[in-house]
Amino acid sequence: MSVQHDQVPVEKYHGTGNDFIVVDAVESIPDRPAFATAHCDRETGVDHTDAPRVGADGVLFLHLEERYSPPRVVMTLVQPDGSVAAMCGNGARVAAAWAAERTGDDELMIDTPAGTRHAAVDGNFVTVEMGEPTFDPRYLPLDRQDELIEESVEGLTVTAVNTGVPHAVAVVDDVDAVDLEAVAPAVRHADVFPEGANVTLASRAGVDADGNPHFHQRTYERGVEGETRSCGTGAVAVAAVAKRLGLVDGAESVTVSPPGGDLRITVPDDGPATLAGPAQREFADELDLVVRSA
Ligand SMILES: N[C@@H](CCC[C@H](N)C(=O)O)C(=O)O
Repeated sequence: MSVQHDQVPVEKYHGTGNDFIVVDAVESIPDRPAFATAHCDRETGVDHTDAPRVGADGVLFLHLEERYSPPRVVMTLVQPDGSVAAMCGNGARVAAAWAAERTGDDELMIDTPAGTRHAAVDGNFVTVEMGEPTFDPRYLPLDRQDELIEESVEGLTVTAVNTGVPHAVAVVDDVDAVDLEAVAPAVRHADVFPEGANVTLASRAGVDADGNPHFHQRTYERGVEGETRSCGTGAVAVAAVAKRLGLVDGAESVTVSPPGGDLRITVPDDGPATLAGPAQREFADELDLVVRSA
């Protein structure tokens, strides 16, 4: 096997600690999975003095189409295991921030495999429409015809919801009292989830400064195969499940706090959920192309 080492320009961004290498899709990277696996590695991956962590949670390949108004960005997230995710809430916020820097526009449309999402940028604060969360077993998908609401899966009581990607959400007393790396893999690979699931923990944390419901969140991500510092689809899943279980009134905004920061979520009765929070650029650099050939 030979490994080719040409350089490709990249940037690194994060949304509340969910960090991504960003590559303009005009760059030709023949082996995207190999590129993502190599540079996302938390020990040997991308390393820079202006970033707090080595590696990344994924590579966002972004194709900007400026001829539209608002401009469109085609977003493809390749994860550290080489898989492509249908949606990424924090990735969509990063994509909007990246495109806003290039175009000067504060409204963007983000095209994802899960659908087109409207984004609004205000400084480094980005709000993205996230589609309507669904509990429908056909769209999660589940390997059965009934919804999965507060049932034990591999010993964890979860509710299954799709917020662009599938999440198994467990509402617990204290997210930090759960050994997530120990309990999540069995749930993530459970037979009831034929395409796997992200595993998200939520615990009530009273109310935020504005008096809105506040939850703590931790998510073990499919594709990363580990816990991330933030997960946007997971934060929306927390709010959607809280609403479904009657823990919050659906009309209100909910603050969800993963380890990496605070996210503001709305899940209206009609219309798309929204996800809002900061998205920040860390640095620009060049990385080896990484093309493996047998
Ligand atoms: N971190 C993302 C979710 C990325 C997709 C997920 N790992 C999957 O494969 O389903 C987010 O912010 O939503």
